[in-house]
Amino acid sequence: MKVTVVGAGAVGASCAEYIAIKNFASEVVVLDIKEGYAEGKAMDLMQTASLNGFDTKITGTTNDYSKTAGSDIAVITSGIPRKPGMTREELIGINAGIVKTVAMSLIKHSPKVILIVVSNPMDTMTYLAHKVTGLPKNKIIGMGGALDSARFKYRLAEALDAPISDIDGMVIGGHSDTGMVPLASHATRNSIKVTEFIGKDRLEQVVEDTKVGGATLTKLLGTSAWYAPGAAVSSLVQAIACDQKKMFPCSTLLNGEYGLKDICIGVPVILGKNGIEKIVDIPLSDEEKTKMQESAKGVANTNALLEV
Ligand SMILES: NC(=O)c1ccc[n+]([C@@H]2O[C@H](COP(=O)([O-])OP(=O)(O)OC[C@H]3O[C@@H](n4cnc5c(N)ncnc54)[C@H](O)[C@@H]3O)[C@@H](O)[C@H]2O)c1
Ligand SMILES: O=C(O)C[C@H](O)C(=O)O
Repeated sequence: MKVTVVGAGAVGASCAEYIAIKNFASEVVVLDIKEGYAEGKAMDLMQTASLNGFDTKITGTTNDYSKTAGSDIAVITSGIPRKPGMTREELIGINAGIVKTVAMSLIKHSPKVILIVVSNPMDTMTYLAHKVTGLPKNKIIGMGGALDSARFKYRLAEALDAPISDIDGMVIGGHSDTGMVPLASHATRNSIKVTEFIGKDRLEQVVEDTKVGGATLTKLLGTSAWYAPGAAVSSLVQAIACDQKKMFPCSTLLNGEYGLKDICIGVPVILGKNGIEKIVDIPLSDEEKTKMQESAKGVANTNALLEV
């Protein structure tokens, strides 16, 4: 199993690190445009192998896509992150050009690759990857919902004063400060609805904190987060590499599902060796349906800014 990670910055390096530590891939190639940067990150990570007990071979390259040839999975993290006060959507001007070039270069050398898009604004970058590569829809996956759901569970555990392993919950919709749809009515602690343990106002606070999870960290860090994003990507890569058939909310091209068409947005999917093997239709309340429609309008407005 060969995995390429484009972008050796904060998120790309974290992806490579978690993929290696989980020890399921034979090879990870990290590529960056900045001279020597990916080579340096790869060498530093390889020097953790004997300490962390993994056999994955990590190599770095400065923009040489021939080194990525034959990749089974490629993760696109190249592009600029936001600064405090910015929205993800404001990154489109620079990141669209980068994602377009990167996606085309990747498929030139790995025509059978499964792409995982991370660069922001992620739902629109996922849509762009479809437009420029023409890959089948099961092979282009946007990562956002897995991260947002992890943040939702963190906030729920905090509110319930419970261990995170007791908590289950999912966030669908667009990966944006206003577009996320945390499914509060479905969230549980050991199969009991969380609404049995916390009141409406506290749950509403959890939902709001979840939606601005990325912005909160960006304010604290001065740039956007990387540990949880890298861990979320590694879980998606593992589900595909190990054919786990696990369900994650991912951004995927919809064709009528959830009443939406010609848009990439977060919905629950089954991930296995073929990438997205199924879009799972879950029952939504009327309120959740309305929020999903509003979220989709936001993503469509950002998509309209693309020049493709
Ligand atoms: N979808 C998500 O959940 C999620 C989570 C976190 C970050 N992000 C996004 O991921 C992106 C990367 O964030 P980061 O914190 O790693 O940024 P970063 O600045 O640390 O790293 C980005 C890297 O991309 C490289 N790069 C730029 N253009 C390139 C090109 N054409 N080819 C190859 N490499 C190129 C840069 O040299 C840099 O090393 C941002 O757009 C950020 O908003 C998304
Ligand atoms: O918040 C950001 O800009 C980065 C990423 O999308 C995140 O949610 O951490």
